[in-house]
Amino acid sequence: MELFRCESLSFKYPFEEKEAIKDINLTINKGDKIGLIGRNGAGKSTLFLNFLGLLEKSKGKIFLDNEAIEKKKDLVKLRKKLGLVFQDPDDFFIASTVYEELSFGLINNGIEKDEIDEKINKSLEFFGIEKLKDKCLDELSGGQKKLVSIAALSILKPELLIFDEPTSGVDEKNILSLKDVLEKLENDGTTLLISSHNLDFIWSWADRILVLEKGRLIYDGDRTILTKWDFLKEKNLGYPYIPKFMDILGYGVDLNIRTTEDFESFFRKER
Ligand SMILES: Nc1ncnc2c1ncn2[C@@H]1O[C@H](COP(=O)(O)OP(=O)(O)OP(=O)(O)O)[C@@H](O)[C@H]1O
Repeated sequence: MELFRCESLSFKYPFEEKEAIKDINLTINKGDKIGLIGRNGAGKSTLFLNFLGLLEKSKGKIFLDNEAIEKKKDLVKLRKKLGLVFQDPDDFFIASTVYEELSFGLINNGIEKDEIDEKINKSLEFFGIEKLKDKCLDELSGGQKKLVSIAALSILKPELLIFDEPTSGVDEKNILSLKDVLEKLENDGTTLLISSHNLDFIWSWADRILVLEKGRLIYDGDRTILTKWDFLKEKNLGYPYIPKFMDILGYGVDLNIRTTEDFESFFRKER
């Protein structure tokens, strides 16, 4: 079922000659797990900011639940259903403590104090960060800040949660815990759209792939694009290593082998 759609969406930064995103047509359906890839400067963050109306589009239309977003009140509705996890959580935070940050959106939505406490406790538990409840945001590590920003958005139960580069600067162990968090959100019914330069992460997690190049959407389809070696090379996108190595080793590619663990059990069986 359709959740969000944009038609011919374009945006140009003031004083720039070229559009940073150009003629984007995209439909996001409930339950999608979309990975967005593209080189530095391809327009990924600009696209997300346009989706939320945080940058004002130069051209095109945005629809939520098949209704055009035109007036200010539509935008309020849109931002209730869409959440954006910024690449740098410090760009997102408005409060000084974890508790305040999580309560901010709830207070704005007119939720009562008792219910706010209950929701915050549940959310902190959901993400396994109960101990951070009364901490100052300044005291947190980068990974903890990321979790708090995800918690602060997901507590408002957005239907579509967009992550701008959640894997940047995140070590392997934290990528695994990010995957756990994503799985929880998915099980909670959240539709997810994630941009990343980490093709191994995208290969292992996404079901649908978008490729953005110089502001244009040049691919919208399944994960097979991540095994088109000539395309990936020409576009300088790198490779996901599991399918690449399987192909080099002569096993061909298998879309079901997503992780090192999958590959290991496949390899043991083959031997
Ligand atoms: N505030 C701004 N003013 C002018 N141009 C900008 C601004 N922000 C971004 N751009 C330009 O818009 C284009 C798209 O940038 P954007 O940050 O959306 O790309 P991105 O795909 O998210 O890149 P990255 O992977 O490096 O985060 C780039 O050419 C960039 O230089």
